[in-house]
Formats: sequence, C-alpha cells, structure tokens
Amino acid sequence: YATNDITTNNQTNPPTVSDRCSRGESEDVSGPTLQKLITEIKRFQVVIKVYKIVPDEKTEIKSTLKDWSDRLNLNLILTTGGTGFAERDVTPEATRMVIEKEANAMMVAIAVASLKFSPNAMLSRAVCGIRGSTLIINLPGSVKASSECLRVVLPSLPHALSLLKGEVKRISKDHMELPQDALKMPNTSILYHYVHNLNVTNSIFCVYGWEASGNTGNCSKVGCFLSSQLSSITLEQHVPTHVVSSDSGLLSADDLNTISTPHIDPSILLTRISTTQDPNMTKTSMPLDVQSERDSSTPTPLKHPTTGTPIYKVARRHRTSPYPLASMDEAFSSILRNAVPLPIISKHYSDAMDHVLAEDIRAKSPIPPFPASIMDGYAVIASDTPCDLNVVGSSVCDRDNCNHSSGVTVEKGQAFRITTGAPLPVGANAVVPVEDTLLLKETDNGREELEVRILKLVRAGESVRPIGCDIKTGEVVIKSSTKIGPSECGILASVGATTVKVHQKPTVAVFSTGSELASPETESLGPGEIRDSNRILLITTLQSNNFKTLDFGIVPDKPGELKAALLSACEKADVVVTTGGVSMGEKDFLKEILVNIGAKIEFGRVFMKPGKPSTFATLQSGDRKKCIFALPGNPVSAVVTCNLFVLPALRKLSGFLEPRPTILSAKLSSEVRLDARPEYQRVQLRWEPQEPIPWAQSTGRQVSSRLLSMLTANALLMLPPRSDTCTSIKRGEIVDAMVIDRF
Ligand SMILES: Nc1nc2c(c(=O)[nH]1)N[C@H]1C(S)=C(S)[C@@H](COP(=O)(O)OP(=O)(O)OC[C@H]3O[C@@H](n4cnc5c(N)ncnc54)[C@H](O)[C@@H]3O)O[C@H]1N2
Ligand code: MOO
Ligand SMILES: [Mg+2]
Repeated sequence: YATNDITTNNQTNPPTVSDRCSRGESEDVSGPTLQKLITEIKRFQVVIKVYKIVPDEKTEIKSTLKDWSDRLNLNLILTTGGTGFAERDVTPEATRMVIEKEANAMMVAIAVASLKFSPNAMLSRAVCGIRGSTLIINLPGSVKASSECLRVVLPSLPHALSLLKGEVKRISKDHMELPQDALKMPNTSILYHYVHNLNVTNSIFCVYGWEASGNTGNCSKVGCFLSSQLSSITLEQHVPTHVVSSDSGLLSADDLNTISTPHIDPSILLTRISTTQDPNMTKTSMPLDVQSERDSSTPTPLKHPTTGTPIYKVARRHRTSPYPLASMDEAFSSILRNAVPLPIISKHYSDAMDHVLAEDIRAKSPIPPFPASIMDGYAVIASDTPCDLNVVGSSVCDRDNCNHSSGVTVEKGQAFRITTGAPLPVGANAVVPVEDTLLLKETDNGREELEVRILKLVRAGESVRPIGCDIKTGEVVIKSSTKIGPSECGILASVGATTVKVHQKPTVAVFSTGSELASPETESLGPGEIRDSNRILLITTLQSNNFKTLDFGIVPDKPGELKAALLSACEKADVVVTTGGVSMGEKDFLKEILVNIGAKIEFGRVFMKPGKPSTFATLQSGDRKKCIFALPGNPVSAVVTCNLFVLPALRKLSGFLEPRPTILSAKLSSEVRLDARPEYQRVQLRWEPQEPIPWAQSTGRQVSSRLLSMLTANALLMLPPRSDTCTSIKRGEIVDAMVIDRF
C-alpha cells in the first residue's frame, strides 16, 4: 500500500500482506482504513499510487517493496499484516532485506504507544526503514492495531517525507509547526523500560531533539540508551549534532527516570537507531549519513547536482560529469573576476612586507634635506680652485657636531673638511675629494689640517647633492598598487611614512580529504593507507609565496565531516584549498557538499593536464565572497593547479595589479609528445652561457601521481593540445614556460 503526493484515490482498497486476502478468501479491511487515515496528512495531497495484496511470501513482499521504492520512487509504503509470531509472518524479514537504513525510533514509538492499548502489542515485530527516498512502515494486520500504529507516526510523516524528498524549506516549516504535544509520547521512563524489555543487546538508541524541562532549562539533549547496559544518558547543549559515546555520562536507571520529559518532540521518531554498536563511535566517528541528517542545515542526503539522486546510490551516479570542461582561459577569467581585492587596512611599515599599497606615498620633506657632500674631502668655493686653502672648520655626519648651522661661513681662500653626506657649509659650493689634495700644514699634534693644496679645478656644484635632489617635497615616491618589498620598506622609512594603507592579505585554510590518508608521521601504514603529502605540499607552496595558511588537517571522505570542515574553514579563512574527492569516484563528495553548503560552483572541470577535475567555488559570507579551490587528489595535480589557479587568486585578493604568473620562452631539450589536453609539464630551466633563451629540461615521467616530477622543477611548460597537424614538439623548439620557483 503505497502513497505518493498527488490526489487520493478513494476507490482503491488498500492492500494487506496476507495469504488469505491474496487468495480472495477474506476481504482486506485494514487497507481502506489506513488509506483514510493517511489522507489526514494535510500538508500533502496524498495519492494512493499502487495497491497490491501479496501472499505471506518473503520473495514476493521483498520484490514488491524493491520495485515500488526503486522504480516507482514512492515516498511512503505502508504494509499491513504479516508482522506477528505466526509461522507465515515474514513481512518484517522481507522489509529488513530491502531497507538501507532503519527507522527504529519509529518502531519504538509505535510499539510503546500500542503497548498502552494492549500487552499483545509486544507480539508485533514490525519494522520501519528507508530505502533510497522511500519510507517503509510495517503495520500489524488488524484494522484496530494498524490504525493505532499509523496514528502514532502520522504527526511525524510530513517531516519525515520532506526529509526524504529533500524539501528543505518544508522541513524548517514542519519544525516550527509540529505541535509539541501532537502526540502523547511516552516519557523517558516508559522509553527506558521499553528498551529494557526489548532486551536487544548491542543496540544504541539515540534520542534527538528531546526538549528538556525543569532545571536543565532549554537544553536539547541526546540520550544514548545502550540496551545492554541501559545506563548511559548524556546531556548536550543545543540541538545535538553528534552521537556521544555510550560510555560517557553514565546515569543509573533511577537517575534516568528522574529526568522528566513531559513530552517528546515527535521528530524523535525520525531518529534512526543503529543495531550494531560501534565501539569507536565518538563525536567524530559517527556515521556520516546520520550526522548529516541530524545537522539541521543538512537535513537531506547529499544529492548529485543534476539528477538529484542521493550520493549513496552509487549505481546511479553520473556516468558523465555534469560539469562542463572549462577552457584554461575561462577558468582563469572566472578566478580573476571572483577574487576581489580584500579591504584596505592600516599597517605599520615594518609589518607591511608583501602587502600591496592602497595609497600613493608622498614625501613630506626633501631628501637630502640640506645640500650634502658626495665625497670625503673639502668644501670649497669652486672659483678658488686650483689653489692653496686654509682649513677653517669641519662638517661631519653627526647631528650633535654639525658646523653647518653654527654660523661659520666659508670665505674666499678657505676650505672646510667634510665627510660624505655631511651638510655643505654656508659659502661653499663644491667639494674636492681628499685624493685631489695635498697637506701643506698641520697642528703640532697632527690632529688638524691647517692648510691644503687643491690640485684640481672643480666646478660649482661638483660632488654636492642639492636639497631634494633624490626626493622632492610632495613627490609620489611609491604608487598605490605597488607590492611592498624591501626597497619599498626602505623608502617608507626614509620619508617617514610609518603607517601605510594596504590591502589585507588573504588567509588560506588548507585540508586534505581522503579516508585513505595517514599522517606523514605514521611509521607503518595500515592496509590501503597512504601518507598525506598534499597538505604540506600546498601549505609550503602558499607560504613560500608569502601567504598565511591555516592547517585544517586530514578530513576523511565522509560528507558530514567534509561539510563541517568546509564551513569552519570558510569561517576562519578568506580562501579554502582542499585536495581530493573531486572526480567521479563514489567517495568524491566535494562538489556535492559545496553545492549543499550554498557555494556556487564557478567551474567543476578544466580542460587541462594534470588537474582536470579542478573545482572553483565561491561562497557569499556576509559582505565577503570566499573562494574555495577543491583541487584534485593526485599530488602533482594538486600542486600544479595551486600554482595555476590558487596563487593568482591570492595575488588578486591581495590587490596585485598583475596577478598572473610570469611566463618565459624556453627551448625544449628533448622532443615532447602532445596530449589531447593542454598540458603543464614540469621542467627545469637552465641558462647556458651566451644563450638568452633557457633550455627546458624535463623532470622525467609526468604522471600526476609521481611527485618526483616536481623535484627540481622551476617552471611548467605550457604545451598546447594535440591537433591533427601537430602531435609533438621537437628538441630545440621554443615554447612558453610558466615560472613556479626561483632559479
Ligand atoms: N572516471 C574518472 N576517474 C577519474 C577521472 C575522471 O575524469 N573520470 N579523473 C582523474 C583525474 S584527471 C584525477 S586528477 C583524479 C582526481 O581525483 P580526486 O580529486 O577525486 O582525488 P581522490 O580520488 O581523492 O585521489 C586521487 C589519488 O590521489 C591520492 N591522494 C589524494 N589525496 C592525497 C593526499 N593528500 N596525499 C597523497 N595522495 C593523495 C589518492 O590516494 C588517489 O590515489 O581522478 C582521476 N579519476
Ligand atoms: O588531471 Mo589528472 O590531474 O590527470 O591527474
Ligand atoms: Mg577520486
């Protein structure tokens, strides 16, 4: 008996799993009653799409359930009958064979509620579970019991079906509208005793969204009832997103009973209960499909972007990528368009290295601020030379001992001893280097010169820097948009511009994705494990280009954890760089998660080698747009695309006027065969004496898994794609090469 959301077909008699009904020996009465009940869901227009009476045969029940969920894609299948202890009662067994997830809390709720009507309710073995996006609920065979049971779950069905259908908006509406007391749900102690009576070992019963009362205020709680011990309950603040480990926060059964819950949110019914206890189950190792469904912002399973198929349906994944292959030009333009320079901040000049100026820097005063000597020698009156002169004073670079302002004036026939950079004394107009003079007379102790001979003729102004000859007052010494390097810092210091306006520099969060990844420190790898090379590779690439990084570690291929890491990284950084999980594999979730968190995928594949699955997305966060680069997992692909895409984006965000990489011409030192995709081969550029164009020497085998091909590489050859007329480029021919490292 299945429903779908169109209109009700009241003519249809709902079905029963029953041998007698199927043989026509008795009439199915439960079906019509259930049908009437199910139409009480006001928020859906319910239509009975199919109806069938099947015998109590496991295979037949199973194939019906499979067909109705997989082919007809129904939202809900209700079965009635075959749930008891009789030999032919096999509906629960058949249901268990088809469901992919159990909805045990629904079962518990039904059972607990029905126990209040009759102790015989404990003879029901009904199962509730989910296959794909179809909810299957077993109900008992009798009209009364099946109606009672359906009534128990009815208030939760709109929410449950919305979740399964992925109607996010409706879900939040349901959360608001569900009356807390829509259902007389059992309180904790009943639930406790029920679980106790079930006596199922190794089951964890998780209760979510359970509103606290009394002195716990408005906390939400997570209770984990470990049926084998029946003793663990843990309280958590806020709507829980985790299952807590069963051994934490142990409370006795009595304690458990004292926590009064006057009502339980009907959404408790949407909790799935795991039938096997994972001893490693912790906050982070919670099954992620559960985790993502618990997370109020991801109430639905992740879906393939175009087909809408849940990602766990591997068989139905895309067979061709839904993302068009962007050309390199398109990809690059998209990055530069989206990477908008970050806001302007004030920085002390000593911290401003590698920042881009956001203002013109003008000199407030001239350099030199006085006419200064260029040589160590004698300040003279040019028209006196060549001649013998009396030395009447000295001007040295010493602000405490400077005769320049002492009022002494050089007159005809006189000279002043002077040092390089020292102020020219008043009256003098040229400097004669000491090498062009002879000592004629000195004081007795030899400490002072008294008379010198000037051997050469000097012109006025010779060896003198006039005021402002290096920098004039008001002159723009550094233009806005200049990247501040050591020279700029020096100039800022010399003109006294100690606080400058610069563009903020982006912070980059980096994490590796992959459940196969182990820390590089791991001594001996477990089966299927490899060490994470990409994270350090990317972090150091970014750092050597002077960008600040945040290490977000290794994140396994689990949607919930990937989503949490992405959200946290986007919150803490301006740019997020990940590697792995962007291609066509069943654990390649990154693109779907980006869509799920509301990011816009600007491109999801690029016509290039390596790096084809490179993904670039943007996420609006307040007034900022975060740039997310989901780079491929192959190590070479990751680092090549980091150079090609991430670094230019970071430069653009930092305010660089020219964020593009440097491209040189290089000569091939051996023939290269062209690929169908434009290829970025790793090479070492070397200059031979007298040759202006460097030679490009290949670093060896160029597969994208072989990180050794990055060793010694200082450039990427930019090879065009193969064409009918051109399949290789010969030795000695000149190609473009992008600089990725110093020489
Ligand atoms: N059916 C297709 N399969 C693949 C395609 C395709 O178009 N169709 N593209 C291939 C290309 S090209 C690349 S590149 C890779 C990219 O794969 P993913 O980005 O999904 O990366 P993973 O599957 O997670 O890993 C690939 C490879 O790299 C290793 N890896 C991942 N992360 C790290 C790390 N941090 N440190 C070291 N090694 C890492 C991982 O173990 C795999 O061996 O997809 C092709 N497949
Ligand atoms: O493009 Mo993949 O990056 O070939 O290895
Ligand atoms: Mg992959």
